Amino acid sequence: MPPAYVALEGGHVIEGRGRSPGTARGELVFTTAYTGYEESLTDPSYEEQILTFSYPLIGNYGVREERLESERVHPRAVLARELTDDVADWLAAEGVPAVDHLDTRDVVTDIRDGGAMKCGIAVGKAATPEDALAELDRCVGMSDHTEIGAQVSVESTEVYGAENDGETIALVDCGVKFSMIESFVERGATVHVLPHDATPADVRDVDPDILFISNGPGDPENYGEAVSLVQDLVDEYPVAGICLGQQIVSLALGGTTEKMAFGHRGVNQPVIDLESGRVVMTTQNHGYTVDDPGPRLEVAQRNVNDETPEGLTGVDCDVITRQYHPEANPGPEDTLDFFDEVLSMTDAPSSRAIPCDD
Ligand SMILES: NC(=O)CC[C@H](N)C(=O)O
Repeated sequence: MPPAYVALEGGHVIEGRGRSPGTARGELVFTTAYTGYEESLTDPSYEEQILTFSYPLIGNYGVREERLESERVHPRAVLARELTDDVADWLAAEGVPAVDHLDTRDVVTDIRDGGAMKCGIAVGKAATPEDALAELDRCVGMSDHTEIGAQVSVESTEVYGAENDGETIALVDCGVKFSMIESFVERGATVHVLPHDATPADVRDVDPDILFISNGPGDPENYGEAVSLVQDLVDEYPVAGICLGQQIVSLALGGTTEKMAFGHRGVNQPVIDLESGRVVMTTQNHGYTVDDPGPRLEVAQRNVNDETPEGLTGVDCDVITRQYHPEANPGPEDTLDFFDEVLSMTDAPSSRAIPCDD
């Protein structure tokens, strides 16, 4: 196996075993998820990041197309203690460098101490530590990826569930996962997936029952078009969103977001619903959070570990959002009822689906 070098912000270089060749740079993050590597690796929210798996063995149940969440692998590179050949070969076919046989406990500790950081990687027979440092030198911060929405969004509208006769959703694609669309379609909805820079006229053409803002990579402040779309339409349609969607909706309604030290990435983040007291286990992948939700939104759910906002509800507008990933791919299925709640936004508020409390 060829050598591999991982250069961390500050200049420390770690050596590992090369499992897929190439050079890469990106924001170094970690996930604690112990299953769901196919879903994580194809989650567009990981665009421009280098993903470290803290779980030591990745790939032990193969790679199956039906578990992928988008058309390609999104992290720029992958680090793990041990990658199986199935995953290493898949990443090589996708042109994504991969490194194993390094101490991922050290990498995770570095990220926990220093926060998500810039990283450069070089893998290959002729790779050198200097190659990894050169990549690190060229790495820019996540907020400098100002066109990141365009990198992951559809170019023109796509329609899913056209045969359904339920609710119509205009979904603004900032990097949506397949299972999020599927969660609406299997509940009878028709989903029009619109580009990240859709205009109010594009949405009105769809004549939707609900406007939905998807998850996606990078800094929510770099999604100016989606922010102004929500500003323009929030009093015209019910609005819902997941993860980046929550952040965009909050920015649109006078709120603020901030970067977290190292974010939440994993499948066991506890969240409490402040009204019912119900606690659910959630799947998460985010590095930014809503700081102040703004005057038109209130916090309905919080992270039990650090109390960051996990769910927002409109005060004087019809809005519900989640910071976590209720589609649960991968992850515990405690939160699937969010999709029923969104679809019931077309009902009068008194007869809406509310989360079960068992
Ligand atoms: N999964 C997401 O939608 C991530 C949202 C945003 N890019 C963040 O890191 O916070």
